[in-house]
Amino acid sequence: MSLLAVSNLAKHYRRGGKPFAAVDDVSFEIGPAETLALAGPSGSGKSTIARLVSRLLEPDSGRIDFEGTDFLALSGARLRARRARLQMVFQDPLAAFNPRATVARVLDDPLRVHGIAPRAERPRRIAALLERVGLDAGLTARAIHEISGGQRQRIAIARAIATRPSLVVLDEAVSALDVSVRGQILELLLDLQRQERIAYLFISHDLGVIRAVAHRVVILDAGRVAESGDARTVIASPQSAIGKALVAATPKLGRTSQDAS
Ligand SMILES: Nc1ncnc2c1ncn2[C@@H]1O[C@H](COP(=O)(O)OP(=O)(O)OP(=O)(O)O)[C@@H](O)[C@H]1O
Repeated sequence: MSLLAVSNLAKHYRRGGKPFAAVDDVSFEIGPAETLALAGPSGSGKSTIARLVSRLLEPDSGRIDFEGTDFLALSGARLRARRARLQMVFQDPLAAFNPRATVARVLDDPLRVHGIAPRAERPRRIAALLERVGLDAGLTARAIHEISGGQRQRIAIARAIATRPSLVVLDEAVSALDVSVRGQILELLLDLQRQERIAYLFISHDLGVIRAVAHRVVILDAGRVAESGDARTVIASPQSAIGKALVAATPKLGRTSQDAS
């Protein structure tokens, strides 16, 4: 059974007074511990899908089944409980967190809000989370704005895994990082997936990164699925016009070196 099943999802916005479909009849599934990438040009609907799946936005139509429940039908306490199992990491953690908050505060919040651990136990949990993402426990008193971009993204990942999610939505989560830091964060994500069987909905405009981390890929064009399949197969031999254009626009795909580093 799939972990996440998205069926016939649609979301319309208005542009110049006229409605247009930002997401149009999109369907896909993600299995446990699987990485599904969403690729596509700017404006193709990737972030809108991420926000719909995370229930930060409500779709106009369609269905989302998550862990065997009708996710769109949940509200109140049942939605909060299920949300703990589906977390998000954004491109810019400075925008996602209060930059003046301490690392300890950012990691304490999900443990408290979701009742994961009593107050006395939380400092130990926070130290364990920091260790899990390769950071020193000495960082806890530092403010988010004081640490490096790579450290911030590790904190965002630590925060996401604090509630033991089965699915993490990563929206351009490594795009703003420089190449060596990006490689380390991708390694961390792969390691977490192996150890904790986390599935990822991995949104990226970078086919090199997608080829390095994703099992399957869905290529979007103007809100619709242009093609989908095994990530390496699709990237090696795209069938759709937009898939061919994206591959042609990524010259480093021609190289055989490690794409992620
Ligand atoms: N709140 C909104 N109101 C109106 N239009 C919107 C809104 N949010 C997104 N859009 C439009 O919906 C379309 C899809 O946007 P979305 O951000 O999902 O694309 P994307 O593939 O994530 O793009 P990018 O790679 O540039 O982030 C775009 O045309 C965008 O301008």
